[in-house]
Parts: sequence; C-alpha cells; structure tokens
Amino acid sequence: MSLVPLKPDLPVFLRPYLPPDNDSKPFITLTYAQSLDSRISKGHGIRTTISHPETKTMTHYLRYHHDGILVGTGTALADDPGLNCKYNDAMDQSPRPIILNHSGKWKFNGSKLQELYEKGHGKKPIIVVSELPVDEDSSVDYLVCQSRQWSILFDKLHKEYGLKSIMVEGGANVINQLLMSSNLVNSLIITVGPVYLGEKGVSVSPAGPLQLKDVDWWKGTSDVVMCARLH
Ligand SMILES: NC(=O)c1ccc[n+]([C@@H]2O[C@H](COP(=O)([O-])OP(=O)(O)OC[C@H]3O[C@@H](n4cnc5c(N)ncnc54)[C@H](O)[C@@H]3O)[C@@H](O)[C@H]2O)c1
Ligand SMILES: Nc1nc(=O)c(N)c(NC[C@H](O)[C@H](O)[C@H](O)COP(=O)(O)O)[nH]1
Repeated sequence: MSLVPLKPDLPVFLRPYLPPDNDSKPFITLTYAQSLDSRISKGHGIRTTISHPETKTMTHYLRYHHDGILVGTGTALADDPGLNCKYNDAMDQSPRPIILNHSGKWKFNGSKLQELYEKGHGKKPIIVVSELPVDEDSSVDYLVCQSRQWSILFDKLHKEYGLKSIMVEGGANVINQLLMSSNLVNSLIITVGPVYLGEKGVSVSPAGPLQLKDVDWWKGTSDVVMCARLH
C-alpha cells in the first residue's frame, strides 16, 4: 500500500531530532505511536493501528534517515513487520532490520522480512542472539550479544555493521528499558493518536520517573507528534 504525501512542515520540525551526518557514536532514536492512555496495542500479540496515515508516512520518513531499525521479539511475533522504507519509493534506502531474538521464538522463514528481502524490497536482517544457532540461515546475519547489554549491542552494530543511526520502534518492553537508559537515547519521537486502548492494552510506562528535555510538538490532522531528548 502506498503512503499519503509527507506533510510539508514535518521535515523542518523533525530536523533537530534526526541523526547528524557524522558521528563517532551510533545515534539512537526511540519512536512509537501511543494512545491517550499510553498504550501501544490493544493487547499482547495484537497489531493495532493508532496513527493517522500522515504520521505513518512520517515513520517511513524517519526510516529513510536511519541505517538500522530495531524491534523486540514480541513485536516481531505480534506484527510480522516489514521494517522497510516506503518513503519516496526508496526501498533501496531501507534501514537494516534488527530483531532481538534471544529466545529463538521468532522465525525468519515465512516472515514478511524474508518476503521483502527476497524481493529486493528490504535489507538483509540482523538477528541478535546470545549464541549462534546450530542451523544458521545464510539469508540473515547473526550478531551475538547477551540480553540487555544495550550499550554493547549499539556499539557492535556500529563497529561490525557500520550502522551510524538506529531507530528503535518498540515494543513496550524494549521502550520501557530504553526510557530508563537515557544516556543511550539521542531522540524520542512519539505519535499520540486520539484513541484509548483500555486497561488490557500493552502500556508504555518506564520503571521510574523521567523528565524530558528540548520538547517540541507538531499537530497533524488527528495526531500530535512530540519530539524530545532524554538528556
Ligand atoms: N504502537 C507502536 O508504535 C508499536 C510499536 C512496536 C510494537 N507495538 C506493539 O507492542 C506489542 C509488543 O510489545 P512487547 O512489550 O510485548 O514486546 P517487545 O517487542 O518489546 O519484545 C519484548 C521481548 O524482546 C526481548 N527483549 C527485550 N529487550 C531485550 C534486550 N535488551 N535484550 C534481549 N532481548 C530483549 C525479550 O524476549 C522480550 O520478551 C505488540 O502488540 C506490538 O503490536 C506497537
Ligand atoms: N507509527 C506507528 N503507528 C501505529 O499505529 C503503529 N501501530 C505502529 N507500530 C509500529 C510497529 O513496530 C509495527 O510493527 C511496524 O510499524 C510495522 O512495520 P511495517 O509497517 O510492517 O513495516 N507504528
């Protein structure tokens, strides 16, 4: 499905929060869409549309500006995401998909990621594991890194794969951890949609309080987008 056009005032609004051209450390953007009650889906395993088509276009614009896009196992299992870039039909500019798969529950075989990669519509995924599997799949790259070692993981993605910017798209478990690792996150970009998802929804709520800095808001047709820094 094609995207609606990018709202013309979004590039200027987003510019200060996008990765710089040159940086010695990987630039980490944490981004997701949430309801008014801070839920990101109706329930575990349920893919839920929250954002307006114009902020979906913004997400693809953000993907266009990043070298890698990371999601947790829960999101890979629930959403079977494509994680490519449809902005400007620039699928060759798609970020490298990065899947945390320490549990081994998610399978590349039969996934949307496999379909897109084989069609040349997405990049080769990097699967993060605690040890190499016995039945290695040659269509993916494996990165060995122990669970919850975020700093080491981002460093390896930078040094071993040359990824200078990584966009983290969720889900809740991953987001809650990174909100508590404020020194690792360079930009936070949250879309808020006009919906409540209720108490069975999967909520974003970090373990402790967090005061954001350099906050700016954009108002779209039905969503708002907040950009901020954590440090
Ligand atoms: N609205 C949005 O923007 C958005 C974005 C992404 C996902 N979602 C939704 O979120 C839900 C999934 O969220 P979730 O919290 O269940 O799953 P998740 O995607 O956060 O994955 C959690 C799992 O990933 C692994 N993991 C997490 N952190 C790790 C680490 N540091 N090292 C190694 N492994 C790690 C663990 O297996 C953990 O159980 C789905 O329903 C999905 O539709 C919504
Ligand atoms: N911007 C945004 N608005 C939403 O309403 C929503 N549910 C997501 N969810 C993000 C989540 O990570 C999804 O899994 C990927 O957005 C799917 O990616 P694809 O479109 O398949 O490439 N993101």
